Amino acid sequence: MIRITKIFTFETAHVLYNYDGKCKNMHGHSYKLFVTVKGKPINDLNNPKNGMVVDFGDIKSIVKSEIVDVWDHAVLINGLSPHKELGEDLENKGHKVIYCTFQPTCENMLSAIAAKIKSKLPAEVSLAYLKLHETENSYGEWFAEDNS
Ligand SMILES: Nc1nc2c(c(=O)[nH]1)N=C([C@H](O)[C@H](O)COP(=O)(O)OP(=O)(O)OP(=O)(O)O)CN2
Ligand SMILES: [Zn+2]
Repeated sequence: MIRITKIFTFETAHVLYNYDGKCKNMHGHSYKLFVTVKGKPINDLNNPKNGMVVDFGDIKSIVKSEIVDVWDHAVLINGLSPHKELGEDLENKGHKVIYCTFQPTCENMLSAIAAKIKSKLPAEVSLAYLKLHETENSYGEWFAEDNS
């Protein structure tokens, strides 16, 4: 088994409903996401992907379409909280709003990312690990073995 990792960045705003600190105010981060998958490298001279667990480009396509292109330059709002109205105001003024079914913390974003990526990976490849940096000094991690 081999693990391979691809790194992504996206610029996203969020606001934490009812939080007891400065992050109750809408603010943004340059998120940095590490996506690690594992599998056996293909061993087949006739396969154009010979030697690869999965093409880095395929990981890029999945993560871009499922996460980066959706969350980049958007504001994440807890759509199950009274902040839904705030989101609707912003949306009516032309802003890109994503209504989450969770408080948009680093932890909950990781769980959502894991579910989205897992649903799109080819059968022979599995999601092994995620790391999401909210700031240079603050990050969360998701391990497959903790979530099986
Ligand atoms: N367990 C969590 N704690 C906090 C989260 C979170 O997602 N999970 N989020 C926040 C805020 O959104 C904030 O953006 C990050 O907080 P913090 O690291 O405290 O921010 P700093 O500006 O102090 O970061 P530095 O990198 O240390 O300058 C709060 N808590
Ligand atoms: Zn924040």
